[in-house]
Amino acid sequence: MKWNEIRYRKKGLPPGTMGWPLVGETSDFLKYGSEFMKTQRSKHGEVFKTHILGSPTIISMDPELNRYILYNESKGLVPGYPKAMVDILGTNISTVHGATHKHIRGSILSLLGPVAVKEKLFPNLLKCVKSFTADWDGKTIDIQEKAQEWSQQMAFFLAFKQIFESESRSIYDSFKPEFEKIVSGTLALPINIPGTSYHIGLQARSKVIKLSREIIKQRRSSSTIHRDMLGQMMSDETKYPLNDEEIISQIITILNSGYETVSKITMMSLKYLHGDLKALQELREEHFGILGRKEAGESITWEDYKSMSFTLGVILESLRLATVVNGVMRRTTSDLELNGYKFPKGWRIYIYTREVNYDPLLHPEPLKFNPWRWLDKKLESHKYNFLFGAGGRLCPGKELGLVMISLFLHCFVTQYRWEELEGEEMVKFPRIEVPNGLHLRISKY
Ligand code: HEM
Repeated sequence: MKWNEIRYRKKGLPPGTMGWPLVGETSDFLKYGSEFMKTQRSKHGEVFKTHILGSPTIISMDPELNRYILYNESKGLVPGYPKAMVDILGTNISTVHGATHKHIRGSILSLLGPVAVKEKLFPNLLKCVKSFTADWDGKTIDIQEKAQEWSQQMAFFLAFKQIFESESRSIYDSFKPEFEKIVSGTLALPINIPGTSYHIGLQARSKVIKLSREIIKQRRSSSTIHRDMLGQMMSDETKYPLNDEEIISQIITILNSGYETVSKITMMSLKYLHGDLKALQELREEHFGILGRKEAGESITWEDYKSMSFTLGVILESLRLATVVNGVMRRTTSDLELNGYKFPKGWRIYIYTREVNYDPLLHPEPLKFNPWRWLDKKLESHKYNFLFGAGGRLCPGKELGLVMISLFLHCFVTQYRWEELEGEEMVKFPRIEVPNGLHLRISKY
């Protein structure tokens, strides 16, 4: 440990400890999560150094500094996700910057950004959610598993129905088991020994690559022009030529990004609503109010979705209170000086936003589930609201994610009442998880 401290000793660095050689403080970070962060903050302040997930890292809980970093990528503060994440996801939107990033982001936005959701995806998303939630009356479901399955199907639908068109169903079946392995692997220590999450994640990546390569090969041998994302990426006329590995990594990124966040917010919304009858009542009123204005059999529209202000409050509050996203990561491309500290070249910065979620000045009674707080629009646009990131990397899937969860809640609360079965313990860090599942007994409303 001493050797590790000496190795990283440099004048002007933030305070903090570096832990053991190679592994640093990763096990404490993963095991004690937010408690580890709080302890380190109480010892060293809001900006401190550590060694986690394979890299020397500076953790910042200072909202103003975090904002500065998020808005100043061009000043040598590029995304810097851990080695395991980069190895498993490969070269993707989060590993490129500058003009290349702009280009890939433009492509993703055109596929699943707000305009695409409004103009192309909305009716199909509604159809998918309706059929997914159709026959749950009288059943006991594990909502964690169901929400994952549903968001996988949606992610698949978005990534592959457009990307792979007619090949969709069989590809979905082959990809399905790989989703979870990829997500778990990205958060592990990059130690490639059989049995570790990292190793399993790398294997899942190889499988996805193999499957995707076959499809790319099929497309190359046919003269059909596919007007979808894969077609766009494979076209000779593309402004940004990608090799096959990069194309496949783009696909993996889309699947990975939507899957974890959307499924966990959905699960946590139902959990919080179960414990707050007043909020549930108000949510139901909002949705039955919309249905009441419809003719029999008439579907809800984009405008109806946009009018669901309380639903949006429920989603944002669940995202905040459960802290589905703990923070985002950056890497320095040169030696920098920020807040009076040295940030050495090549170090990672963990912009830890979890604590802002519980800041009583921003969110009075921060541990209370209070969706009404979001009815004041100033909170959503607050300069320290980083729920969807900020700056040039603000989540391009924000609207899509919000639509997916809103439509799920619409179908669920207007059809069913539910009872949560007791006793399942929840792990909250580094990702929310109920190891034995969160079981709900469902009946018709
Ligand atoms: C609704 C729940 C969601 C939350 C809370 C969320 C959160 C975030 C956050 C915090 C970032 C910033 C990362 C950074 O600064 O490095 C981000 C970026 C991103 N998100 Fe989301 N996201 C959600 C849904 C989605 C969905 C549904 C998709 C697409 C299927 C998506 C795709 C992406 C992509 C591709 C980026 C990288 C953007 C870039 O680097 O320019 N997200 N998201």
